[in-house]
Amino acid sequence: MAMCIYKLTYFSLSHYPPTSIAIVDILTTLVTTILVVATHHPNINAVVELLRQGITELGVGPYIEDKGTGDLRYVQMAVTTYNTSLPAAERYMNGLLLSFFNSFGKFKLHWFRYKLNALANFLWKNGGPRSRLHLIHSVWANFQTSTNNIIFGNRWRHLLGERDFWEHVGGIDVSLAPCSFGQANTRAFDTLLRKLQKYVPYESSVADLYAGAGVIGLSLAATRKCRSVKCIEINKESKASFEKTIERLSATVDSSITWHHADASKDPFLWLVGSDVVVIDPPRKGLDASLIDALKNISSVERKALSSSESTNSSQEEKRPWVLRAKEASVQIGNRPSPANIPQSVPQTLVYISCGWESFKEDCKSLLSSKAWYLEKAHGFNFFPGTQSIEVLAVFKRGPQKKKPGKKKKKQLKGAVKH
Ligand SMILES: C[S@@+](CC[C@H](N)C(=O)[O-])C[C@H]1O[C@@H](n2cnc3c(N)ncnc32)[C@H](O)[C@@H]1O
Repeated sequence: MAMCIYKLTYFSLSHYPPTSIAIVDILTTLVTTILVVATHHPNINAVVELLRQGITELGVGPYIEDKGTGDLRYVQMAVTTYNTSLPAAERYMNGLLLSFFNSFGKFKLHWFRYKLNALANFLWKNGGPRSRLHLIHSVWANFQTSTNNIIFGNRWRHLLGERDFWEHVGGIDVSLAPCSFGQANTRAFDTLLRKLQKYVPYESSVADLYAGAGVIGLSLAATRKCRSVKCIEINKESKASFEKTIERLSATVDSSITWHHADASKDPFLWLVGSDVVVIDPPRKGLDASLIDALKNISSVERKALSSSESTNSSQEEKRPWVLRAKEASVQIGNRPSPANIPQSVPQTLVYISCGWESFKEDCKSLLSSKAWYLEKAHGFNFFPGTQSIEVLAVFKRGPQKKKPGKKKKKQLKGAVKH
């Protein structure tokens, strides 16, 4: 089926010899593998084919991990189906690609000037807006000069095409930058968001932890009329996408919305207080231990919140660091009071979105063992068809699980029969 992984396709060139013939072989192998995976968006396969031709013609050398030689390490592509000039039914098949190259080793100017530009121009000429097949939206380069196993470095360069890349998901227009996290399967993600929205009461205050560019929080602000939304994310590059997305939010969205460049594991109490609903969407490794502890000890968080709100009422000058930080990074929409000025609540609903089944099971066990939360509902989503991976949306509620009224009735009924 075509509905599947149509975004973020990586292929590593790292284990192959650095000759262009070998690259053809590598790519032939890789392309064959990629093409037979019918789950990819067809335009990814078409651009992979173009890339194979370009790499061969220009003699671009692959990075050899063991030797530390070569140039090109990864190529990543993402498809947007955002094109409102087309009828909705045609948008998917007409998706355009954002492709980016990842070069490795010391930053080599000659390589950048010649081969990287030549490769980008080759793609643009054959797949850009003036080509017979318009496949490519933009081309970017990333420079990873460290020898660790982190795929992307901090340096990005926009080479060709439009800078802004938009998708429509969860009821809002979302700006996606190559340097910020983006979900791999936007269609499946949209389904998950629609489900998630139903668990968030209208007018809630929401904390979106591990927020990336804040897509989840902003989607909730728009669809659930949230009083406030705080997005907490460790990657500062995501802020630019968040701000662009905010600009396109409907004027009817009347929430206090903030994005914070912060580590959710450092003093998580700061982010839990003042929220009715917490959404957590951690990387594959799952939740940080300090956040799990804070969630397990949510009652003490509640006591702390009460005492700090009492002490704040009596003092004139605001000193609490989380309030000061919230003010600093705040993007206010509408006339709602900021989170600092509303009564301090602690979350009653915890929504856990997981892409790592094993870590989710551990975290879930840990949360339930504390009796601070019970699992109300869980849904599975197939974000990566053909793989073992499953995306989970789990909804936890505060306190020990209440007995279902139906069961009680049965007991009474049994008793009544006995006597
Ligand atoms: C699975 S992604 C989810 C992103 C976002 N919720 C979305 O759907 O677009 C996990 C995000 O957590 C961020 N992250 C990882 N560790 C973090 C931490 N300790 N504190 C805050 N954010 C973190 C990553 O940079 C990444 O953007």
